[in-house]
Amino acid sequence: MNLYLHHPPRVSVGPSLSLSLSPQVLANLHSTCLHIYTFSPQLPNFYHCCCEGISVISLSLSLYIRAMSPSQLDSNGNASASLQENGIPDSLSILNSEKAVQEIIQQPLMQGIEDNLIEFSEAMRTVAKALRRAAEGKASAQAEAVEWKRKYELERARNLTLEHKVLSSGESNGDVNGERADSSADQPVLSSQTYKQSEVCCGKHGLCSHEVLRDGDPDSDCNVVQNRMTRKASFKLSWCCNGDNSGQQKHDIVSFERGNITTAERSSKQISLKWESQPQTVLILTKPNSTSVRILCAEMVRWLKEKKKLNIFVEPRVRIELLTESSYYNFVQTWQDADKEIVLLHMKVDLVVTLGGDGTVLWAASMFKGPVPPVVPFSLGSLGFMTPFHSEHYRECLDSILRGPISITLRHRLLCHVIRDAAKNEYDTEESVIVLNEVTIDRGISSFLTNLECYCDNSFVTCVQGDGLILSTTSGSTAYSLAAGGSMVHPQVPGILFTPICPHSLSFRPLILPEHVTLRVQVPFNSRSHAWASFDGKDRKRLAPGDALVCSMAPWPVPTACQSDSTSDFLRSIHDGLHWNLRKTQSFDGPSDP
Ligand SMILES: NC(=O)c1ccc[n+]([C@@H]2O[C@H](COP(=O)([O-])OP(=O)(O)OC[C@H]3O[C@@H](n4cnc5c(N)ncnc54)[C@H](O)[C@@H]3O)[C@@H](O)[C@H]2O)c1
Ligand SMILES: Nc1ncnc2c1ncn2[C@@H]1O[C@H](COP(=O)(O)OP(=O)(O)OP(=O)(O)O)[C@@H](O)[C@H]1O
Repeated sequence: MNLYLHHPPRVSVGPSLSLSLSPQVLANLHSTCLHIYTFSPQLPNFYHCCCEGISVISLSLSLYIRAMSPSQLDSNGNASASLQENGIPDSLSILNSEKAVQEIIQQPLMQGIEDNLIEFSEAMRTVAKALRRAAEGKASAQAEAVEWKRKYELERARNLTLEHKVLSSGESNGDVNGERADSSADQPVLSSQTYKQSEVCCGKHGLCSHEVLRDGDPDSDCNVVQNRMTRKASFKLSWCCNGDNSGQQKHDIVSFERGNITTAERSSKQISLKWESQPQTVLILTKPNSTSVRILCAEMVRWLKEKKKLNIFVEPRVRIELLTESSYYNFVQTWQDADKEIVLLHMKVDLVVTLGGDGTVLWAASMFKGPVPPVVPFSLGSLGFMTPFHSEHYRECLDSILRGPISITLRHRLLCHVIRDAAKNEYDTEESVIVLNEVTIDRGISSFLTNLECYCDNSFVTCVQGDGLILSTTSGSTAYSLAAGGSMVHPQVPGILFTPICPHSLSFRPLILPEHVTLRVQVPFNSRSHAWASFDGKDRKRLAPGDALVCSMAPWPVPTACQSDSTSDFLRSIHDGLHWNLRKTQSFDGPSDP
């Protein structure tokens, strides 16, 4: 690809120079987004051109420089520079450009050069530096990539050897871990063949997890046993459709056979989790300031350690509580640097147990900003829409869950971004927040009516005038959204509830939108007051006029274990928790149809 310098100028660069870029080249260069804003305001066109990115700058420079020495122009007064196929100059051309820049900078200035050219040569120096840094950056990135690849291949080879050792010792010795050995007796010991199968994995109607975490120095022989202990349990999720008696194999996608549209991709799937290797590590999260929870937690930790030989993680506060009770609990693990270590927790933990009410499940979910391990919620609160397990029977429950398979409810979450009006672009936002119940935008302490403009995938939905708006998941449909007049929705239904809070309009009924949409709630510039966003009832953020909240379905649901199955659990929770549609039955005697 060639670039040409033209006389007379098309895009002026300095007093006597021009350059034009073919639209194709410009289109290619547009994808390079390194912005440099250091150019002279006296060269507005060049400035503008340079904003397209470093590639344009480097090309422009080489062309500019060539133009300074007319001997380098061809007979038509054109100069050219080479680009790679994608329109981006390769390292060589970057270095050439840099060399050329250096040469031109070192040349004595010709008499009569205008001031802006001096300034331009200063800019050249800046660009030369930037070019050098770009070339160095590229070289070091390439070296790093090679190093990572080498490490990856080494680690993979090591893991395969290790697996082989473990499998062959497992085959010859069997598993010797007290009760865990008993429970694994139900499951066949993994042969190298099944191992290979599981590595290829993913059955027709399921998802597999093979995340492996290895701590310590993998070279050391004594770590073979340790590595075996810290292997993250792998499991498989599969689904079936309750009520489908035909047992007929359905198509995964919409089928148009004989003009009839059928689909098995219904949302009301019952998910089943089957462990493919034994869970090793449990995180126990507890409601604070509750004596009954503290007593149960201590008892459960002891049982899980002694009978199930599991590694236990708790929050730092809980570890202190346990150690105050007895130094026996020294084996319980926790984290010191919450910010760094909690992010990695999902890689260490096979199962999360919550002891509390719905708020503790929300707390557990909020700790995992990405993937969430399966959660077993024990009810120690007043309502418990998401806590189907009774704490009195925790041994039987955990026994059966550790054995599997488990029915689970995949509870979808919402990913929320606050976008400030002051932000330079859409991606320049604050850290996102992920919610299990809902995000609420309300008037806070302001006594003015909230005024919120709502868009769904860029289509205008409505303007909320009232106390506020709730964007809720289906799991959250039984919480604040319900209190504001929203419908109760089965948690497996993938959708986003759009529920106004005290709307000042008689016709504002709640909506349920499909799960794939992106919603944007904007505080208009002419709004009389600020609005406030809160996430699962916590972490309030002020939204000034011009600020917006953007929200869409997160890719990481919260898998909560079911007592029986997700539908029975849901119905039981609304019967027990809300006494839904409870009414005395009418007596038989009385008027009847003629
Ligand atoms: N008017 C209201 O109903 C109202 C007002 C504010 C907040 N809330 C809810 O409280 C939640 C925060 O809960 P918390 O426990 O941290 O605070 P909290 O301790 O104040 O409890 C609020 C109540 O909401 C219940 N709850 C929470 N999630 C639920 C769900 N998914 N389904 C049914 N009930 C649920 C809890 O069991 C509890 O009784 C918020 O996400 C919001 O949904 C409700
Ligand atoms: N591990 C935790 N650390 C800090 N706060 C927590 C933790 N677990 C729960 N909470 C908070 O404690 C509050 C009460 O928790 P929870 O809802 O579980 O108990 P509850 O109010 O007694 O039960 P219910 O909601 O059924 O009435 C919630 O606001 C929740 O966010």
